[in-house]
Amino acid sequence: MHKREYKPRMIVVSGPSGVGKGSINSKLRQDEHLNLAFSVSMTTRQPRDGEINGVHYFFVTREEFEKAIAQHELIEYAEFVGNYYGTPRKYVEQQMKNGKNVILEIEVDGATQAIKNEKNVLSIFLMPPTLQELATRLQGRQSEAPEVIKARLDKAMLEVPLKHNYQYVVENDTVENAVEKMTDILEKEHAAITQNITIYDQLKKLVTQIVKTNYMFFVENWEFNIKTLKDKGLITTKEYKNFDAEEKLIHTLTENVYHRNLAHGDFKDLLDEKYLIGRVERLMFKINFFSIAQKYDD
Ligand SMILES: Nc1nc2c(ncn2[C@@H]2O[C@H](COP(=O)(O)OP(=O)(O)O)[C@@H](O)[C@H]2O)c(=O)[nH]1
Ligand SMILES: Nc1ncnc2c1ncn2[C@@H]1O[C@H](COP(=O)(O)OP(=O)(O)O)[C@@H](O)[C@H]1O
Repeated sequence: MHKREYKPRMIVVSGPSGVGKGSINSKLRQDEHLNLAFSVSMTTRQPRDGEINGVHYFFVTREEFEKAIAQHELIEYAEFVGNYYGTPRKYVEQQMKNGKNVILEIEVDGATQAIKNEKNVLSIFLMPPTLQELATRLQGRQSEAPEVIKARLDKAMLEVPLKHNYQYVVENDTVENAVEKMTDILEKEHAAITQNITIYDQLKKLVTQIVKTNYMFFVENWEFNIKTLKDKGLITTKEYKNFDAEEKLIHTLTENVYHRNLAHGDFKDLLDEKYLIGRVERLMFKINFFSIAQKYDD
């Protein structure tokens, strides 16, 4: 497995107010494997309930914001529905120097500046499944006055057509799906993802692929046999209460391959797909798939 070189990326994430940027970012934050830092923006908007100064935003006055502009302290900034928003440069550069990927959750005007002026930018635009859903979410959040919601939805009509300025467009149908798609993008783009996923996790991923590609017939057959034996009361042990043949097979194969190689210490070919398929092929003969006849004979 050749080692891909990873470099820290400035990741610009935009999307209309209410699409789910904050929800997705808090999920992304939990995956330390993605090696993410989150830029804390400066804004003149008032804090919402639960928003903490220095955590969600640096909440400043217009004068303070204009001073930051004059002193070139911001990577980008823009006016959004009556308030200033901007990205302080220092923190972002510090984090990237520390090898982190930094997420900038910013609106499209600022994003355009960042994409144009900064190097190594990865840009993602989040889309709602429908405009109706966007309105529902924005209203559902109950964070803005009705007239602000209207202004933000108007702004969304201007922003959505600009999604093509971004390298990737991700639909936020569910937060889980969106996070999965964004994680794939970060991996594909060689973002500085820490290799702290263990050999075991990487092995399990490969074994899962092999099982799903080559052995689902056996999984279904095994599942069917277990169910038949349970229905006939031939196996009652609690071990088969919620038996999942696919999971069991993946776990058994991963464990076997891992511990056998651990014994021999030859990890190098453990993640070599050809080698692994051969190992799994031989192991499959040893796994007891419970033929029904065999259980009747017991
Ligand atoms: N240009 C720019 N936009 C920002 C920055 N921080 C937040 N924004 C954007 O400003 C818009 C309004 O943000 P906010 O008031 O938190 O509303 P929300 O989008 O509904 O969460 C959103 O599109 C944010 O992505 C920033 O530092 N620069
Ligand atoms: N995939 C989703 N499905 C349904 N509701 C969502 C989804 N993602 C976010 N929401 C909800 O929509 C509202 C806006 O989400 P939020 O993360 O604040 O958006 P943004 O940060 O883009 O303004 C919140 O109430 C959030 O719980």
